[in-house]
Amino acid sequence: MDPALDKGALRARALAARAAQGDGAALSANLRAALAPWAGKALAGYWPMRGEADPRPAMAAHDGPVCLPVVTGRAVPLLFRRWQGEALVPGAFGTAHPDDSMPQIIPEVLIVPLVGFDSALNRLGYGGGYYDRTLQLLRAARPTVAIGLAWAAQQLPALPVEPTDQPLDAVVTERDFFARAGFPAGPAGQPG
Ligand SMILES: Nc1nc2c(c(=O)[nH]1)N(C=O)[C@@H](CNc1ccc(C(=O)N[C@@H](CCC(=O)O)C(=O)O)cc1)CN2
Ligand SMILES: Nc1ncnc2c1ncn2[C@@H]1O[C@H](COP(=O)(O)OP(=O)(O)OP(=O)(O)O)[C@@H](O)[C@H]1O
Repeated sequence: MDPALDKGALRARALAARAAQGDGAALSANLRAALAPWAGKALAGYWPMRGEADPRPAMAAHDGPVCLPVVTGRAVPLLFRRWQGEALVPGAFGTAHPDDSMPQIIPEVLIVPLVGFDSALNRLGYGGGYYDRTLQLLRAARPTVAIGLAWAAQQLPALPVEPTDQPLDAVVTERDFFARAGFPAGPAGQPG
């Protein structure tokens, strides 16, 4: 297969780049700016693992309910439970999530963890299809905003797009901001 189109090779390349990390303060500032238009809306964040860009400062600053994803099985959409700083319980694939007593929330804005991304707002994940299935379900019910978060070094050349891939509305890094036409806001001086 053409190496530029081999998702496995692209994943390995993006994961190696992720390990280099970046400027966390700049990343958080850019993410806060991208989230500003959605004050009051339910926000899904994620609990970072293994060098993933950390969305927690922007989650803490969000004016509105915040939730975290829960993996409930293979090939099923994620569900989301409210999180207000409580201790988490271990979940599938090394994730951590709120315990089952926390209420389910249907987020309207999601911070989506990325393995890789391209400037056309396509994303590459671990390959489980979790966010694709989840965004498809959420978007079938109402407009839902997906903001990818990654280090700038995780950017890849044009990714192969499959019919089940759900596009992002924006991608935030410590350096760059990419957004679809009409996306309402973003870091100053970096129009989408
Ligand atoms: N922080 C975080 N939380 C998340 C995700 C994520 O990417 N990051 N997810 C995004 O979907 C969902 C969980 N799905 C995941 C699926 C696979 C792997 C993973 O590490 N896969 C390994 C293969 C399995 C293994 O060997 O452990 C890998 O690809 O290296 C992690 C999370 C929901 N929560
Ligand atoms: N809505 C869907 N319905 C059925 N199958 C799906 C759906 N979305 C994705 N898939 C399947 O899931 C598998 C993994 O998809 P893909 O390689 O795009 O995952 P990914 O986006 O890298 O991972 P993730 O979404 O977990 O971060 C593919 O075989 C894809 O066909």
